[in-house]
Amino acid sequence: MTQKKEAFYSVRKIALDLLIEIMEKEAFCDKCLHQALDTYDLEQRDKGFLMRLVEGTVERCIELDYVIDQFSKVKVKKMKPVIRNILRMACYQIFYMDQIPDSAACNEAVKLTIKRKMHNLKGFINGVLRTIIRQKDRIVYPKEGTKEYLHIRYSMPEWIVVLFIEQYGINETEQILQSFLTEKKALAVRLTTSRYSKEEIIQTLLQDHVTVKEASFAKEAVLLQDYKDMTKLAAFQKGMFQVQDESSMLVGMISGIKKSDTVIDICAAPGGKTLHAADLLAGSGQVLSADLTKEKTDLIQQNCQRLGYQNVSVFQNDALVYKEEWKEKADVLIADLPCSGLGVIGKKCDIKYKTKPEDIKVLASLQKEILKNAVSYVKPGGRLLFSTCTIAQEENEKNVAWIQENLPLRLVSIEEDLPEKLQQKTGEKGYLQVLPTMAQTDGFFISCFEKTI
Ligand SMILES: C[S@@+](CC[C@H](N)C(=O)[O-])C[C@H]1O[C@@H](n2cnc3c(N)ncnc32)[C@H](O)[C@@H]1O
Repeated sequence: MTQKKEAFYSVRKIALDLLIEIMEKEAFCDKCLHQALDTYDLEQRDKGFLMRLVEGTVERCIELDYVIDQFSKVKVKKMKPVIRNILRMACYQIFYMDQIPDSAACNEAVKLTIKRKMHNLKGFINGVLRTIIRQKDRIVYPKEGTKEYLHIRYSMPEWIVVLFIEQYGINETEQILQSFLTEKKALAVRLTTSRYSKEEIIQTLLQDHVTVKEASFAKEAVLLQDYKDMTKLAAFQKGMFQVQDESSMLVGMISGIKKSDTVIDICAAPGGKTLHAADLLAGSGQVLSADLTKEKTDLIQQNCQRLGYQNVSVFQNDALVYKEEWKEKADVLIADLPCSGLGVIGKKCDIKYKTKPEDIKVLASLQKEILKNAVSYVKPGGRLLFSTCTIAQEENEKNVAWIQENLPLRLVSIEEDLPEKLQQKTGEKGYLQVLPTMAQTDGFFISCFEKTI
């Protein structure tokens, strides 16, 4: 018993360090967690606890701060970073981790305060947390159905709530925010069906005791659950699958890629769509896959090697700079462009704090600049697929309108290639905004154009 507590205690210490990096110094949550899992030799159970505690505290931070401010004389903003993060973490355990007794969450927070040599504040931490525990059923929230309520209850920065309400209305916005907070128990992966049959891959996964479930709409996808380290699975090591959200598989699904085509993927790392295109080409044709930095292109290379694709060439290349060798070379050009990422908040819990309102405009213009250049690489009659993982109209629908006015491209219907679940939307117009509420995927935008000259 003592040993178990000690393990949890040190995990909380690691969690506190990570929270300070993420919430105070703008470090990326997934990167920090990966580094910590590589650095510390934690048991599987402690790994799970660490990830849940850090991701959960980050994800619910606005609500946790709101609650702390109701019961503390010193407001969260005025507290020392260590103290506010100890309180946030403890409150997350009190409100969202049923298996941790409230008293343990409080005691461990006090111990952490002492460990951080802030003995003089242990009474403060203890007092605030004991009051919260006593009053936790009497917290006053803003009025339901208001933007303030959505902001606090779903821990979403107010500017994003306002943007979503403008675009989708208050009810749909609440559903979107809710879906971001729904725990994703299963991982979507795309199966390498050009090299293995679906049955063979599933058998290999089952032999490793992985639970394999039907995906929502992509026939080349399944959902995985109940595995410890994905990279140790035989199916992973044999290159039988690649982690990819189903929404992002739509690019390959509607691409119209045919055997022997040349596909250019101008913003390709870590390679999700490049690998899908290589799979669709089944050893024929070629994929020219590029990204800005060596660190990024190395990721594409590693994935290609593991999946065993020979028909992918990887380039370190700036998509803003014209490359004469690629003039009118692509039958299909994939422009899966840098964006605000507001569709993947459910997976990347810190993106909502890192993205700023002014980024939307900057990214929408960057997308236009990349598209102006990329269009020259498409053969006359070839296809350009423009996609993003955001749900902000300025980056999506408004850029589609801009493309139609300014580039030699015409929208083509994607209706027939879309899975049935997504067909009732705008597919016949040539684009689709996938919301995370539609099929339990990330939010994603996809549009398809044909080059006219
Ligand atoms: C949305 S991600 C691409 C995801 C990728 N298509 C996939 O499916 O795995 C956008 C990528 O654009 C890259 N990028 C940003 N600016 C770029 C530029 N000027 N030239 C090339 N790549 C760029 C980023 O490094 C990032 O990897």
